[in-house]
Amino acid sequence: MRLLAVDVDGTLTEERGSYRLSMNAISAIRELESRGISVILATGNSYQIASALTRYLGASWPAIAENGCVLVDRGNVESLCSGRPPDALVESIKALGLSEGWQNPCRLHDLEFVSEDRSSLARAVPYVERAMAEVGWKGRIIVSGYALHTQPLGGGKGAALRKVALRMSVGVQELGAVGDSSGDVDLLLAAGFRAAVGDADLELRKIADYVASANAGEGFAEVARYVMRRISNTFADQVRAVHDPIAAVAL
Ligand SMILES: O=C(O)COP(=O)(O)O
Ligand SMILES: [Mg+2]
Repeated sequence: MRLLAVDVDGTLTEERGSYRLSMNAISAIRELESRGISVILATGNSYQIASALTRYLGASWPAIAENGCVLVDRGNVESLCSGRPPDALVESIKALGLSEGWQNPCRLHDLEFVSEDRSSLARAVPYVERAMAEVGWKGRIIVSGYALHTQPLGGGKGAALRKVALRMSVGVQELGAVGDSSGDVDLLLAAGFRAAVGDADLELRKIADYVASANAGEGFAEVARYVMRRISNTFADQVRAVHDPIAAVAL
């Protein structure tokens, strides 16, 4: 594996709903990078947050932000979507009882909406779909464990990851993805190795090759250990094949 795309909230944090990064998740990123596996963030957060986290975590560039509507590579900000949800839709969503996320003023395309009761976010989807139809705007709705997002067509973490992997000449079999919510389904489907943290949404766990037993950031650290074990086993097999081809054939 050469590239691992990692969600942030609920995947690197101490628990779902928390914004504190798990210390073991941070160490795992450093360990993966030291073994030559580039770790890139793929998040619904703004490109400013994704960029700062990439820098201070020692992860690799580019970061995938705004659920795939923006790529940020050091100082270079690239839009993969165009436009923003119209104000009329924003007002309709607020009338449903959701509030605008604090990041919206600095977001380019994908807007976030939050609620005190996070379980109400998924229930709001059909009403937001109806509001989109009423204002005549076509876009996508993404629900993480933290917020409901509306974004123009052309985004998505999975599509962004495919673009990044193509530019880095990374094949699907060299590409992994780790997430926690239904907003990460397309991210995992774009990768050859698909992993979910233990408390991930069911629809993500169902498509994962590996589901951690631990939750959130501890789950990510467990996935990282699994990936590094797999790498070292493969390497040991290759070394054996060179030094002892007969034994290697028996493996
Ligand atoms: O922005 C969100 O809603 C959650 O962020 P995430 O995509 O890193 O989980
Ligand atoms: Mg998440």
